[in-house]
Amino acid sequence: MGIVIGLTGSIATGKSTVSLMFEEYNIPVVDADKLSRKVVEPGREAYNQVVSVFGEGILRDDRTLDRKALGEIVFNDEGKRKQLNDIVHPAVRQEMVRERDRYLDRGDKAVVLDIPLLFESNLTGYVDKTLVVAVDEEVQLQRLMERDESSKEEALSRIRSQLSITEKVRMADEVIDNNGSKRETYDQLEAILRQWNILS
Ligand SMILES: CC(C)(COP(=O)(O)OP(=O)(O)OC[C@H]1O[C@@H](n2cnc3c(N)ncnc32)[C@H](O)[C@@H]1O)[C@@H](O)C(=O)NCCC(=O)NCCS
Ligand SMILES: Nc1ncnc2c1ncn2[C@@H]1O[C@H](COP(=O)(O)OP(=O)(O)OP(=O)(O)O)[C@@H](O)[C@H]1O
Repeated sequence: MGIVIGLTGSIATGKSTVSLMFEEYNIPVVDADKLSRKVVEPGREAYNQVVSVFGEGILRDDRTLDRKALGEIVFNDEGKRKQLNDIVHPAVRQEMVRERDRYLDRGDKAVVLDIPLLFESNLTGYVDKTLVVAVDEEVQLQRLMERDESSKEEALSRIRSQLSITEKVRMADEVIDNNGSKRETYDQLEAILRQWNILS
């Protein structure tokens, strides 16, 4: 039976960067962020629920979700965030399990579930091992602002919507320190995969 790795971290600590490295080893990655976009495409059940709760003001002219507008609402209001999570998360979980099992049935040696809210949503039961990608808080803020071209306020409101990276590090089976170069991150990943007998 293949090993299921739960890859997490806090926002902008480098999960997607490490996901790409897994793919270089031909280890498949199921990406919860990607699925969370898919389940709210127009016509899907979760889309209809989001519109009925948040109103047409969060739609763009082409009737797709205005993610920036919705983000401004939910990253500044815990109650609203919970309402959105309660709609989107069950649909994401269902798709995630389906994809995970498809890879396991195919006989893959390992499968990665890249889930930003792995600990917050108590999803550790879906995985065998947890791997946290960590950076110092100043690096996190800097990289987030640069990547999203966001203000300090916007970035901080997103960071504060999740458990701190320190808490996640404490709960992890293994941690990758992503403060340094991507090469150093790659080397740490390789060592962990050897330790878990995924690479020989
Ligand atoms: C609010 C939304 C529309 C904003 O979209 P946007 O394109 O700006 O951001 P994106 O989806 O790419 O998320 C970027 C990062 O924000 C963080 N994040 C997203 N949603 C949440 C949340 N509900 N709580 C805490 N952090 C979150 C994650 O670290 C994620 O990697 C979107 O994030 C969303 O639908 N969130 C609810 C679903 C969710 O929890 N997704 C994350 C894991 S399934
Ligand atoms: N070792 C590194 N050195 C320099 N920049 C990096 C490094 N790792 C990641 N980055 C950059 O930091 C930003 C955040 O990384 P990434 O998008 O992988 O984070 P994430 O954890 O997937 O974010 P999110 O929670 O939003 O999905 C990106 O712009 C990425 O290119």
